[in-house]
Amino acid sequence: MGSGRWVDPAPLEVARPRLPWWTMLPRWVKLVLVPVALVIVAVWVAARVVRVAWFYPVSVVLGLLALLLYRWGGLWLLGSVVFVVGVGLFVWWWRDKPRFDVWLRWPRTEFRRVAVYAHQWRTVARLSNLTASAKGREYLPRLRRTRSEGWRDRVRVRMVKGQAPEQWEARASGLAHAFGSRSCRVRVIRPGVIELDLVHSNPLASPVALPAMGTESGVDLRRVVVGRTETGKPWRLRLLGNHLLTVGVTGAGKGSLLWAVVWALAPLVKAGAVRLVGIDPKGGMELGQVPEVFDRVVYDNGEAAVTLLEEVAAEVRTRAATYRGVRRLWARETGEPFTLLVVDELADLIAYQTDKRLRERAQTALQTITSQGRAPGFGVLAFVQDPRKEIVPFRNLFPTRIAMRLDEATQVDMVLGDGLRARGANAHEISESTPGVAWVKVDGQRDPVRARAFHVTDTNLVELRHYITGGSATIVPFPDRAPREIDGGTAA
Ligand SMILES: Nc1ncnc2c1ncn2[C@@H]1O[C@H](COP(=O)(O)OP(=O)(O)OP(=O)(O)O)[C@@H](O)[C@H]1O
Repeated sequence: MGSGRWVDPAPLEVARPRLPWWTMLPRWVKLVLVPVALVIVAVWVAARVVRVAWFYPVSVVLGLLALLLYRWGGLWLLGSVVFVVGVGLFVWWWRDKPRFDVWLRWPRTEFRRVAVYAHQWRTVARLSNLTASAKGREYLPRLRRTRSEGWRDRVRVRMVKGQAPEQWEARASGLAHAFGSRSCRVRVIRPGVIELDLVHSNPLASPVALPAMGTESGVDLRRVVVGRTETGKPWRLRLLGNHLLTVGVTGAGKGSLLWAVVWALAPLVKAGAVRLVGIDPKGGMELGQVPEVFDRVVYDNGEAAVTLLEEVAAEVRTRAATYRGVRRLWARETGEPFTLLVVDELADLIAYQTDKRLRERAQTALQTITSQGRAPGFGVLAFVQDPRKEIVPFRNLFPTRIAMRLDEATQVDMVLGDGLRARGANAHEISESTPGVAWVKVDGQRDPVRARAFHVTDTNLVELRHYITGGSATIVPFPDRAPREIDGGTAA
């Protein structure tokens, strides 16, 4: 400075202020555009209000009512009404909890939406890598409708364009933890929209009681009720035009499913419209409890069992030949009975059989029945403990596959089909304390269903026996009951 020489100042390192483009417009254009802008803002605000009212109707209505009461009668009136309503709700909950719970789902839905999902959605989506970006813009999956049903929250999501449900399935476990639930399942609703089932508790924790014996006209072979699904609906199985394979470790509750089916069919069995044929390679431990319900039953896996299978296979071929060109599916009007072949331990018959020739004969007969039997009114209800391909090589011939409690995670896809474990069908996680719980996969339906078979007790089996024999059966204690009673106490 002292030298009097001029020194250039350092260039200012500030960004040049950038004004929005519309500020450059001429004044008259701005004046013309003001009403248009106001309309756009009003529409946007109205859309936000409608959105809030749509997602939080109960809160909006209650809030407006509270405001009205406050304006009209002041704080005292509002406080008194809140007190009276609170007492009324308590009495309702106390006197009629089930119905109260049903009504409670609306406020619960809104509370959980705001407190859990809307609140964390953006963060969880980002941390789970479920967002996308293009040209510097971030695309978020959109949170749509939510429903809280007590045991689970259903959260509907519009995926980001280009996303696949499989990406969500791969992150299901992380999403469950992030939203504080026990598990998360992904269901496809329609293209681009999925629903997350965030499960908090097990609605199938208590046994489902067997209903009273039905009537002949009440049984539909396309929708036989054998238990309850986790949504509280009846668990219906299609027997006509179908074959069912049930897999589960010992004690998984396969017996209860078997007897629940027989119980449901009993009125038709008695009327002669349904015929049951049974093979119980375990020496009659299971089917021997009510042998009268079977038209023919064999208690081993040897020559007699294989011959019975071959007889049924021959009947299938004969009946199929008479149907050719005449009818496509069995109906009761044909006068011939619908035949259900019940095999309690399929592996004993077609895999563990020591005699190779018998094994091959059994496999051939069973393949004939499963591949040709559906149209002429033959169904197979088979149970097995081990689902490996070497044990049941033709699992694909069973359109309905049921996984009860399994030993290993890898068995889930073996039983239900590829990718079903990723979709949440964790049959290997079914608790030992909930026998009868199963995951059911029906060919042609994408999502598996979780259900629990009716609990069939020894008393029910005695009743079944009486019903079939018209009360003439002599009820003698089953000779081999002791070990089973140590196992669990009841027959099923
Ligand atoms: N649906 C059910 N609800 C409640 N308890 C059940 C149900 N099914 C079975 N149980 C109980 O679980 C125990 C084992 O059931 P079950 O004998 O049917 O199993 P399983 O799979 O047939 O076994 P195994 O292969 O050894 O015959 C029994 O004590 C039975 O009372």
